[in-house]
Amino acid sequence: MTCPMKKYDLNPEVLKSEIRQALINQKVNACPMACRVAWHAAGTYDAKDGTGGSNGATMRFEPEDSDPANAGLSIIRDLLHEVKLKYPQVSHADLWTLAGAAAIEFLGGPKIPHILGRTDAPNGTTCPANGRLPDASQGAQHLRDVFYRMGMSDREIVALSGAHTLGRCHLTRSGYDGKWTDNPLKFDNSYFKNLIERDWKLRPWDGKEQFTDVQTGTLMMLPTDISLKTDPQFRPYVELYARDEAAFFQDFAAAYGKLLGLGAPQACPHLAQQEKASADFREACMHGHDEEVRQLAKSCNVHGMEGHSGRTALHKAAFWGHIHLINFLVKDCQIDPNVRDYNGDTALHDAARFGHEEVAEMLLPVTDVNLQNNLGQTVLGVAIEYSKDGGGNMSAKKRLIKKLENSHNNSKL
Ligand code: HEM
Repeated sequence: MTCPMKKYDLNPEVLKSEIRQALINQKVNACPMACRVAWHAAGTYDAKDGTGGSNGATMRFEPEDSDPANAGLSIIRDLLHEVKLKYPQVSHADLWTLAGAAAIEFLGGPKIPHILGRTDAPNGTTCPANGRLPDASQGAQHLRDVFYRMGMSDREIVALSGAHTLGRCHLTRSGYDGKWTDNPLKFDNSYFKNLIERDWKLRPWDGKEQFTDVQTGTLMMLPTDISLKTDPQFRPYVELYARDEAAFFQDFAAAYGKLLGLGAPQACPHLAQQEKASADFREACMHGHDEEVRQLAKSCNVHGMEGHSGRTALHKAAFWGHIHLINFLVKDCQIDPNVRDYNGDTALHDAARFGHEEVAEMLLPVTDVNLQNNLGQTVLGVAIEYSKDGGGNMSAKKRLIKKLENSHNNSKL
């Protein structure tokens, strides 16, 4: 593939400095808005049919331009107008996404992977339907519906939400009001610290339902932000990012880079490569290929989930009973055993289903045994269901049921 930079004959650092001028000057610091326009351009993506996404810059057209979720975003598009005039060969789609990526860096955040190569749609015929972006008044299930549609995982949802460390809500745009952090022009992990460390109460006002911090009454959270704290699968990532800013930066850079490339694989060959490496890793785990797994783990995103199933490498190894990989995946790769696939199963659900006793024993101490899959089954429920007549590996399943019953009893103590 020809490198898009070569085609443009352009130094990205020069383009970035022009963008910097447009975003940060005597009149304005528009970096938070730049981050948001890039996210709204890309976040309409639907992984099932490939519609929406950052390619095309379709927000220039109706109906996307007047999607209420995009209220106010024409300002940033206008701010970038001069850069576009100077570099007509750079598409709007590339310019918006590069501005979003660069804005994070300008405000002290990590470098976001970004490659040029998106093209602009000639008209609005490829505009996605309005309503694909998240509705802040809802909760965890809604976030999963929206972000899973894009192919994002729970971990990525939480990492991406950390962008709310920047900027603020405007009454005139979203109807919400206030900022999430004391310094909305600094990219750091304060959003997560505030979410965890402060107490949040409903703001007493006539406006939309939103939360105010009890300690100072000066900061705000949206209902969707609060759901990250209250949802048992999201919360561990909030805690992780609140105590470990480096982990947040690393995960945010990967997730935001992935987001900006949605619907534009030609723009992001390195991201496509990363996805491929992650898929190869999961497949090696499925086949139990020890050496290959360890080799691939050095250079790929080990947390990556399969797009259509939400399954991690740990699910794959546990499903096939590859006992020799479990410790490595949980301890060395730090794959979260509580991640649930799109059926709601944890890796332990899979091990229990097939009576992989030793795998289940390893996963048991690190998995929340109360987690239920989409059928409402805990791991114990699955083990009992699959130990009924006709299933295989009966004696192992029976022993496993005993152990699971004990751990359920212990978890109630
Ligand atoms: C998780 C679901 C999300 C919801 C429900 C949500 C909702 C909102 C709302 C209501 C605003 C206020 C807009 C205004 O009044 O100007 C806002 C602002 C913002 N959002 Fe989100 N957002 C979400 C995710 C994201 C993501 C994934 C990013 C980027 C990675 C992001 C970046 C921002 C930024 C930077 C602002 C501040 C904009 C400014 O200061 O002008 N948000 N968001």
